[in-house]
Formats: sequence, structure tokens, C-alpha cells
Amino acid sequence: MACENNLVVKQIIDLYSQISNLESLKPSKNVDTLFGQLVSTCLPTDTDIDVTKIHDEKVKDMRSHLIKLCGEAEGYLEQYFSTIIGSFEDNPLNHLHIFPYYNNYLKLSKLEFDLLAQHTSHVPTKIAFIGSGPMPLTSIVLAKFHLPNTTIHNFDIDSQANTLASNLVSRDPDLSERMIFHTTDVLNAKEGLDQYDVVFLAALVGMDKESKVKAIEHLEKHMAPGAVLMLRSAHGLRAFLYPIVDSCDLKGFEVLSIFHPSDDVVNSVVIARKLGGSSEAGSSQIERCVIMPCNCSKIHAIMNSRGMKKSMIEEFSAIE
Ligand SMILES: C[S@@+](CC[C@H](N)C(=O)[O-])C[C@H]1O[C@@H](n2cnc3c(N)ncnc32)[C@H](O)[C@@H]1O
Repeated sequence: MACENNLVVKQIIDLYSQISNLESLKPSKNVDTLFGQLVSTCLPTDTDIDVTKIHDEKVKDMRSHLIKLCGEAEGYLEQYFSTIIGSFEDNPLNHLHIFPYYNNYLKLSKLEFDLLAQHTSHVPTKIAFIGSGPMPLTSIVLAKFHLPNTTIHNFDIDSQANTLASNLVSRDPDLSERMIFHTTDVLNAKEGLDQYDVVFLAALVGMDKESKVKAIEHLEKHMAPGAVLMLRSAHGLRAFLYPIVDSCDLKGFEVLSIFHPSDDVVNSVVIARKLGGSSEAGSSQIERCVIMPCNCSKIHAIMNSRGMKKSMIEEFSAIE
């Protein structure tokens, strides 16, 4: 059945028309309800919906506009809660649980940390997070719970986002030292990008394929050979909320793995390594993988050891 006739897609189109008619995307009962319904409509993973196979131009245009609306609303939501949490007299980091999606970030950051640990042999000393936002929860969770000796440089195009974010960590004796903020468009960040062991690229940096690839190409040009790039993508219905990063978008990188969660962590995670690193073994595999066509991935459906429902992990290796 054509995807656009799918009942769930029809529900998404209906929610899109309500959201796109909203006066404002700033948090309110109505905005929260609509986006809550949208997220829960897009969460199920037991569908065979592949947005890349949608041919109806209207649905394709709807999807690209909906992704932008979601990004705008996410920015307002972070701004709103960062202002509230930052206004506490004591350490604002004691109140992060007030943010409605805090638990999702705890799970997403743990997932990203686990993938990082699986593919790197040493603890990163310096990480860059591109698109950190007014609520830099990924950086905060990584620094607080997983990487106690790592410095995280947060880059955001929006100076107000950085003002709110640095206020959040300013009264924390540890993170006020290890969280640094830079206001710049990623495309203008050149010097120094080669000093990071790991670079994260937020889902909202590059809201369409063209700008996402532009950001990736820029990072490929300035990152150190062998450094790791962590990106966020989307799979199935969740690709109505966030842009997809394909292995083909990552020229100059070895794609190590793509993880599609099946719980309420919305984003898929992509981990890649910039070519030209030192490990011999890796380089031979790197060449094979980069030269191989995009479908060089083998999809393994695995029962996740943590008892989650079947998740999807794509390990990249040369086709036998
Ligand atoms: C809302 S945050 C989401 C990230 C989330 N706070 C986290 O911890 O994973 C995404 C941020 O990306 C920033 N952004 C978008 N495009 C960018 C660009 N080209 N360069 C730098 N930052 C960008 C936006 O200003 C926004 O604050």
C-alpha cells in the first residue's frame, strides 16, 4: 500500500496541519499536547514505513516542513525550561528532571557513550558538541555521568542559547570548569576542530539533507584523521520528526555503526571515524567500506541485552 495512504501517515498529516496553523510554537498546553501526540504517533517501530520511498511531493514537502517546525518548537522548549531551571538559587543542575525529556536524554547519552566505548580504545579528553542549545543536556549528562575527566566544548549559532546554557552550569563546581561555550555557525568553526577526539553533531544542525551534508563535509575537512563523529539520525516513522543521515552522506568517514532504538529514545545514533587514522587494521576496512555501495551494511536485528524490544543495529563491513 502506498505510504501516503497509510493510516498512521494520515494521522501525522492531520497533526501537521494543526501544528502548522498554530500562532506560536512556544510551550503552551495546546502546543505541548499536539507535539506529544505527534511524538507518540511516530514512536512505533513495528511499521515498514520508509520515508525515502514516499513519492507524493505533497507528503515530502509536509515532512521537510514538519521537521523544521519540530526543530523550532524544540528550541523554544529548551529556552523556556533553561530559563526556569537557571533561575533556581542553588545549583540548577539539581533540577534538570523538570525538563520533560530529561529521561530521554539520560537514555540517549548512555546509548551514545556505549557506542563510543565500543569503538574507541581511550577515554576522550576533549569533545566538541555542535548545536548544544539552551539546554545542553547531552553534554551535561556525558560530563556528569560518563566522562568525569573530559572537557566539552559546546558550539551554538545562537548567543542567547549559550548565555542560558552557561548559566545552567555556572554554579556547578565541576561542570563550570569542564563545559566551554562558543557562539558560531558550525560552518565558520575552522581552527581547532582538529583538537577534538570526538565531535557530536546535533540532529537540529542541518535540518534538510543539503545543509546536513554541508555540515558533515565541513567537519570532514577540519576534524583530525581518526577522530570520531557522532551524529543523530532517524528511522521509520521517526523520520517525520528528524532528518535522516545515510552512510552515503559521510564521505571521508568510515561508518562504524548505526543504532535504531526501539524505545522512547527518538533519535537513531550514527558513529563514524574520519579516514586516515593511525590504526592499520581499521584503514584496510575503511577503504573497503567507503568504496562499497551504500547498501554495504548488514542489518542485524538483535535482542538488546538490556531487555529492550528488538533494536536495529547496522554494523558496516565489506560484503562477503
Ligand atoms: C535545541 S538544541 C538540541 C540539542 C540538545 N540540547 C542536546 O543536548 O542534544 C539544537 C541547537 O542547534 C543550534 N544550531 C542550529 N544550526 C546550527 C549551526 N549551523 N551551527 C551551530 N549551531 C546550530 C540551534 O541554535 C539550537 O540551539
